[in-house]
Amino acid sequence: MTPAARIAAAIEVLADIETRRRPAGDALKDWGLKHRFAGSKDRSAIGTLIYDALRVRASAAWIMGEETPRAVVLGALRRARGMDVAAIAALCGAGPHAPEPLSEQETARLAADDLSGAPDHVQGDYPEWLAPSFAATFGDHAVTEGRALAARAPVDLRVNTLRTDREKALKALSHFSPVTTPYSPWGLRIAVAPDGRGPALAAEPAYVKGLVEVQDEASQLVALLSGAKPGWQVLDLCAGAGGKTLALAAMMENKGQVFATDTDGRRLMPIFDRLERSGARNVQVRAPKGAKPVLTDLEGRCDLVLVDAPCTGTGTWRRNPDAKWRTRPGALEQRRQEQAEILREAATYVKPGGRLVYVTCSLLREENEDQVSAFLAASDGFLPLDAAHAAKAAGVEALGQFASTFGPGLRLSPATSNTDGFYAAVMLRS
Ligand SMILES: C[S@@+](CC[C@H](N)C(=O)[O-])C[C@H]1O[C@@H](n2cnc3c(N)ncnc32)[C@H](O)[C@@H]1O
Repeated sequence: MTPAARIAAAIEVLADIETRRRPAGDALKDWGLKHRFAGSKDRSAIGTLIYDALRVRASAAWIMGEETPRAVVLGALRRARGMDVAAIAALCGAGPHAPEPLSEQETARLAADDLSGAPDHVQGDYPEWLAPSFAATFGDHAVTEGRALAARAPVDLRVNTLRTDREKALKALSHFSPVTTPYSPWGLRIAVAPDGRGPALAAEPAYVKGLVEVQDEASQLVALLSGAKPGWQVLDLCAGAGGKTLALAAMMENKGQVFATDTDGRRLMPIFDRLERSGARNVQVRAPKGAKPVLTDLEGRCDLVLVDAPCTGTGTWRRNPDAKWRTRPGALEQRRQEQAEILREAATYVKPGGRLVYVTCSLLREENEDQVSAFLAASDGFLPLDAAHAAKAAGVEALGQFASTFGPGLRLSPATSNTDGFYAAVMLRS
C-alpha cells in the first residue's frame, strides 16, 4: 500500500471505531481480515497512525474545526507527526486509493495549527469530563501532564534477577540498543522506531528464556517500594496477569510465599506461563472458586498485602490512547467504590507489624491520596509510611522527589518521571 492509501485506511478504521464505539484493536483486526492484500507492515503503519490520532484526538479536531475521522487523522499528521501542510497535501489526492485532496479550508487550518482559545482539556488531549479531576490533581500543570500522556511510550523491560543480571541482559539485547532506566535497578529501555514499531520480543531468546519481562519502569518501582523481603508471606490481591507478582517473587529470591489472586479468573490465565518462564517457584495462584472464599487462611497472617487496584488507568494512556476516550464518566465513581471495598478487605489479611501497599496506574487524586486518606481515617491500626522514607528504604531514594503534596504516597507520571503514571502508598499496621 502507498503511504496515502494507509492514511485513507486509517480514516476508514477510525470511522468504524467512532461510529460503532469499538475498541481500536477489534476494528483494526476486522479491517485486516477484510483487506487481506494488506501486509503486516501496512497493518502496523495503519495501527500506529490510528493510535497517534487517538493520542491527540481533541487537539487535532480543534485545529481542523470539526470532529470527523478525516479531520482527526489529518490534524494528527500535523500535531502528532509534525508534518507540514505541503507534505499532507502531497499525500491527499495522490492516486486512486488516497484520501480526497485537501479543501481550501483544511489547507488553511493545517497551516495555522491554531490552538489559541482552546480549553485545557483540548490542549492537553484528555476527556472534558475529567477536566475537574485533572485540575484538582495537577493545577497549572494539567496541560503539560496531558500532553506527556499523549506522547508515545518506549518499551521498558524488567530484568528478571531470578535468571540473570542487568549487565548480562543488556548484552543479550544489545541489537535493540537498550539503555538502563534512571530509577529502577532492574530496568532496561528500548526506544520505539519512528514508525512506532517496538522490538519483536515474543521471538527474542532473552525474552523466551525469561531473562526479561515487559514492564513499565513505574510498575517496577511500585513493586520495589512495597519492600517485599525473602521469607515473607505476601498476598498480591489484584494480581491480574501477574506483572507485580513476578517482580515480588524476584525481590524475594524465591524464598517465602506469594499468594496471587484476582476476582476475575480469566485475568489470571497468563500468569501460569509467565511464572514458568521466569523461574519463580514461590508463587501460589489462588484462582477464585465461585462464592467459596479462597483466602480465609491468610487472615491476619501476611507480612505484605499488595493492592494493585482496578482504576481508571489514566496513567497508562501513552500505551492505551484508545482507553482515554472509551472510559465513561461513571467509571471514576465506580472504581472509587471498588477501591474502597478492596482496601477494607485487604486490611484483614495484614498481620500486626505488617504492611499494606496501595497502588494504582491512575494519576487522579480521587483514586489515590483521597482514597488512602479516607481508608486511614476509617481504620484503626494503620499508619502511612512517609513516601521519602519508603523510597529510601527500598533503595530508590531519588523517588522521594515524587512524594505527593496531597496526602500519603508518591506519584510518578510521564511528565515528571518519564514513566507511566502510577501512585503508591505504603501503610504499616501497628
Ligand atoms: C490493575 S489490574 C492488576 C494488574 C496486575 N497486578 C499486574 O501487575 O499485571 C487490577 C485487577 O484487579 C482485579 N480486581 C477487581 N476487583 C477486585 C477485587 N475485589 N479483589 C481482587 N481483585 C480485583 C481486576 O480483575 C484486575 O485484574
